[in-house]
Amino acid sequence: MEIDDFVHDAPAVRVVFGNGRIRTLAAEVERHGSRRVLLVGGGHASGFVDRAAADLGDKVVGRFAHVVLNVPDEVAREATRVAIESRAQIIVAIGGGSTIGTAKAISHELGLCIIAVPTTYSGSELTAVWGITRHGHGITGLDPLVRPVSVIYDPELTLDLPTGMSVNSAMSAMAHLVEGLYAPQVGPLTALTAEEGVRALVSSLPRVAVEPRDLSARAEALHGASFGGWTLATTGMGVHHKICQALTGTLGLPHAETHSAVLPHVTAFNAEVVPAAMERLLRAFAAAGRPISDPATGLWDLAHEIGANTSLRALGLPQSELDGVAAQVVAAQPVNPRPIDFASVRAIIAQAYAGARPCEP
Ligand SMILES: NC(=O)c1ccc[n+]([C@@H]2O[C@H](COP(=O)([O-])OP(=O)(O)OC[C@H]3O[C@@H](n4cnc5c(N)ncnc54)[C@H](O)[C@@H]3O)[C@@H](O)[C@H]2O)c1
Ligand SMILES: O=C(O)CCC(=O)CC(=O)O
Repeated sequence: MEIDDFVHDAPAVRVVFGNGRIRTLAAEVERHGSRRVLLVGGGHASGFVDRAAADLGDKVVGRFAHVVLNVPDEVAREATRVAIESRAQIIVAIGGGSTIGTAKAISHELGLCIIAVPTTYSGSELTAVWGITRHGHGITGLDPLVRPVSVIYDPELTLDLPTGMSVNSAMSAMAHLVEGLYAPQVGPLTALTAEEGVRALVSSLPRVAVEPRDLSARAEALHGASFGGWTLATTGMGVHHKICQALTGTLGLPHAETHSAVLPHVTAFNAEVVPAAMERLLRAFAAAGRPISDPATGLWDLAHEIGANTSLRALGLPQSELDGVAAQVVAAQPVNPRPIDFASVRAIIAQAYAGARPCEP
């Protein structure tokens, strides 16, 4: 077997996984020797944050609950002010990608470590990417300091994630796995973990869709999503992520639902130039007991079956925006295995807009 040259750049993150593991949070804080904790999380996570506060006792010096999607600049500044005034030494973030993003914004300003307890499948908890929104524009950057030092994955915390949010969020994790499989940075270890992540999601999502409180299905979905985060953190993003960022950042479309609609069509576009990645997708689907003959249609069929979004039109995208989004994506020059131009990107977005099943090659 030929082994290609590769560089594997794997950052050190401690991962604690298991039902009820949120109860080890105090020990996790202790490991990092911190005495002053800022808790970040609100909304659906308020109950989890209350319990964490009780477990951490007088170590908690502040709470920030005003979490807003895409972390507006003013929210980031408000959260940073709370961290400064409370003289926090470490942040514990409990919630989805928006909550973890808020913690990252503070960390980027003040250099505080984060312990993350994710309650969705976004994958942000394993990356060094931070992002805020200023004057309606997304600003992102890489900062190794914002990558959480510990991540606690507790499947019990996902039991009440509504079915629609669950399946769409999981399709965004699927997008990290698919784009990672053909990213220039992919090496043998990441390819293996990405394939396993796809298998776990394909195996678990139909069960989560039917019975959202099936704890075993939830654990397998969170396991797959964690590998999605790991893949995103160790590889890179191609034209799929760039299209989604343009649609969500500039036009305000919802994050997870947008990923779900776009992914099958980008996969169809890239398939012919990345046969090894497509082979891994076929193998992952088969290993999950769902053999397919074409990854793009396989992904669309999965999204359709589990009730994830398959159309940008359904999200309210005006057809008149397609040209502008395509131009924005091409101008951003994403690293993608198949060369892109305005016509090809516009065609992908138009297919995702219509939401039809991709044609089998
Ligand atoms: N920096 C990165 O590496 C990275 C990676 C992926 C996503 N993101 C960012 O994360 C954001 C999206 O994250 P998301 O998809 O997790 O959405 P989110 O954090 O905005 O959560 C979506 C909704 O689900 C609710 N929710 C979350 N967990 C729940 C639970 N267990 N039970 C009930 N309700 C729950 C939240 O209150 C919210 O209303 C985007 O801004 C995206 O850009 C960043
Ligand atoms: O680079 C970014 O914009 C942040 C990474 C991210 O949000 C991944 C995603 O789009 O799911």
